[in-house]
Amino acid sequence: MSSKAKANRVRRLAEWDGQQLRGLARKHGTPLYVLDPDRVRENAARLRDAFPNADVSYALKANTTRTVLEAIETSGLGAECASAGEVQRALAAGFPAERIRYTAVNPPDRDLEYVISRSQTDDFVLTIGATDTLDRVLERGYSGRLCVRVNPGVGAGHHAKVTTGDAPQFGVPYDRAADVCTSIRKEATGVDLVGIHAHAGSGISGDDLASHRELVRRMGVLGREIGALDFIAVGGGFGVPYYPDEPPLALDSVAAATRKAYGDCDAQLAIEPGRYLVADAGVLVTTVTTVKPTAETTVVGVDAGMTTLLRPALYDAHHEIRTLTPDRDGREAMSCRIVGPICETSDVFARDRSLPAPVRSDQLVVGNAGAYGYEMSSQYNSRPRPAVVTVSGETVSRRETLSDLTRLEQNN
Ligand SMILES: Cc1ncc(COP(=O)(O)O)c(C=O)c1O
Ligand SMILES: N[C@@H](CCCC[NH3+])C(=O)O
Repeated sequence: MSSKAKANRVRRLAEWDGQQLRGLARKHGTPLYVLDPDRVRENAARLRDAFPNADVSYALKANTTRTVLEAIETSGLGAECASAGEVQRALAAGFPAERIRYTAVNPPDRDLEYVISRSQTDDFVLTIGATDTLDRVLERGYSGRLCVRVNPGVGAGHHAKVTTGDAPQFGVPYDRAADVCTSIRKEATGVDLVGIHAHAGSGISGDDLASHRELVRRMGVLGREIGALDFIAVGGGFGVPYYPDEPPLALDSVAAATRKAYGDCDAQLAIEPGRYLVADAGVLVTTVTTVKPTAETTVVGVDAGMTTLLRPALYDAHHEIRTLTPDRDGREAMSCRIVGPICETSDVFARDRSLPAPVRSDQLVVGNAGAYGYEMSSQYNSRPRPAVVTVSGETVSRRETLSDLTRLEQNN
């Protein structure tokens, strides 16, 4: 395989070892997230190769399990954190503070207080996206490295709900950003303005590349106008294929287009992908609990639901689903509606999906579940969160029990 083909390679669901997944499900029960830290490292290496001179940081929000964070830290990437909790996890996983950027989106006081108190000993970058946030940071005596999040006025993403670059809640408006930076340098003498930041949105595909390039171009122009910056962060958002025949992002061409749009600039280019690093490094295994023929469709109930993997219910996101049971090939294919156990009509993984005629206790595997899967799980309907294990069988996060549901209540 040429090095380019290798760079663009993605791991398809069919490449996961069904026997191994069945063994893990037998041992740990379902629903079960399975993670492959080696795959995270491969993805990290591919990104570093494609963007050799850039600062590549991982957006923790995609998956904050310790196993993933350690794989990424040892790959030499930085950490882009959206909350105090993510900063704390990044530090605990061994990321040096100099490689951590805290991107505050309308930050609660508690977050600022944590990050600012830690910044007395740790040299983070704190990113503000509003002049109000700047005031709050300065009132609390912050005197470290500062970055300004810019609203670039251009967005992209797999769904309107994850398109951020043109949503007013994110960043200082583009046409005001240079003035804000000038006044920081003049008036906020205690802080060191080191960078600017923007993010188009999440799940950028080949079709969105024009928007990505335009964002990068705008940030390059702005960075040259402001001058004397260490870095210009152009966000994350690199998509992965969710359909079996969907082509992967041509990472080398994206990197070349990014460089070209960035132009000549002394500041280091910074990117902060989340999904790209972890999506195909994780799957979700679930068990069929109900098979119910109806006039409309065959309803296939499974033991995972929108509380386990929210993306289909929230964004109508497509995830590939396969049957793990070995005798599946002799069964006739049929159209199924795959649903979870939650009392919400939106608790549907797939509406019209062909599976080999399912029977109770079949195991199904859901692909690309490493990004925004476990991370967005909840206890709604008092459903304990699932377990997470590695492909080699180590427990990453134990399955919650019924008593975990009331653990935080004061009078139980
Ligand atoms: C500021 C910021 N950076 C990075 C990311 C990572 O996005 P993705 O997981 O799509 O790469 C996000 C999420 O969309 C984000 O909001
Ligand atoms: N949660 C989204 C990605 C949003 C990232 C946050 N800005 C998804 O699952 O696609």
